[in-house]
Amino acid sequence: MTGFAADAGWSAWPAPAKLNLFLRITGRRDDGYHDLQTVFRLLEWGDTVYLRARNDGIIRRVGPGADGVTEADDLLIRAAKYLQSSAKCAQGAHIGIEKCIPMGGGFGGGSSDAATVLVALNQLWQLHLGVDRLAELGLALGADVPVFVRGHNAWAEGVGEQLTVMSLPPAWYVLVNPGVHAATASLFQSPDLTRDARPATIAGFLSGNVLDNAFEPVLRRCEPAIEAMFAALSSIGTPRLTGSGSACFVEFATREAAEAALAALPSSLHAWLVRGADRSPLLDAVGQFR
Ligand SMILES: C[C@@](CO)(OP(=O)(O)O)[C@H](O)COP(=O)(O)OP(=O)(O)OC[C@H]1O[C@@H](n2ccc(N)nc2=O)[C@H](O)[C@@H]1O
Ligand SMILES: Nc1ncnc2c1ncn2[C@@H]1O[C@H](COP(=O)(O)OP(=O)(O)O)[C@@H](O)[C@H]1O
Repeated sequence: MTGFAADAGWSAWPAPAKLNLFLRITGRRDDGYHDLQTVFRLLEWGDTVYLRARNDGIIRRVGPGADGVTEADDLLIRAAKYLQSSAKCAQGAHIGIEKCIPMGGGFGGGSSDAATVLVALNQLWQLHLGVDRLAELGLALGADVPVFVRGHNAWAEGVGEQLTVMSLPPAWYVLVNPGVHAATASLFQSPDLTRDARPATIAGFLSGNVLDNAFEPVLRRCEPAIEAMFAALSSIGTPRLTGSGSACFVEFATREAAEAALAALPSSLHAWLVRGADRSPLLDAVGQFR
């Protein structure tokens, strides 16, 4: 448990990554955000958040955080402080992180870390807030936080907070991160972004005809490393971008097919394999803790 031992009072909580199986932007809102449609697929891979409650109200990060993220900016700390003030809670926490999800890849790591802190501290501090309230608090921290709070694969609309639970078939994903940090806020401002896409339907998505991502053409045009990644991955299937990039993935119905495809890729691509989750491992962690 990497320095956060259970006998020293630490508990470990999963913060899974996500993929966006497609992403369309259907409009721009008065508050500067965009209406979008997407399907969130949670993954059996992610960060681990370590928590130890303290009774003096102090909230502090312990150990190294995500690369280059100051304690004040860290979504782990911001989520804990926001929960504490919203619930008028007198307790505090030490917070550690084992970071596996690369930042700026479109895997939602920071959002998932924040969601895990909200859900786990609600339990540790015995606040008894319902999931709707936790998702509402999460939305104030980031558009992607509510889906991680709720913990189910979902069709999403609005800014990503209007969620319809979806049961997705088992799937394995070959992931590739080209190491280009995609800045979500500036990509949403790109003049080349299609913001008036024809809305998709759940039935259309389930028929397999909706695979597009609004950020893909923008990133492929301006980032040669992303264009090269798409070209290399097209030899094993249909590559898709996740979120606002810069990582992409190819989906397979079986582990065997995914392993064969992974083996066929050049090792210079730094590709790896993960399994799609049926639901967030965070839901199981909360259940075990009760
Ligand atoms: C694009 C998506 C798709 O899942 O994921 P990522 O690529 O970040 O993983 C999300 O919509 C990102 O969600 P999240 O990363 O939580 O975004 P936020 O912190 O709320 O917003 C960052 C900035 O992106 C813009 N933004 C975000 C969401 C949205 N629906 N419309 C926007 O215009 C806003 O300019 C905002 O200031
Ligand atoms: N705990 C955290 N983990 C990752 N990123 C964080 C964290 N706290 C704040 N951030 C900030 O959030 C940004 C977006 O990170 P992340 O959610 O991992 O990526 P993405 O938007 O690609 O899904 C990072 O570039 C970083 O500046």
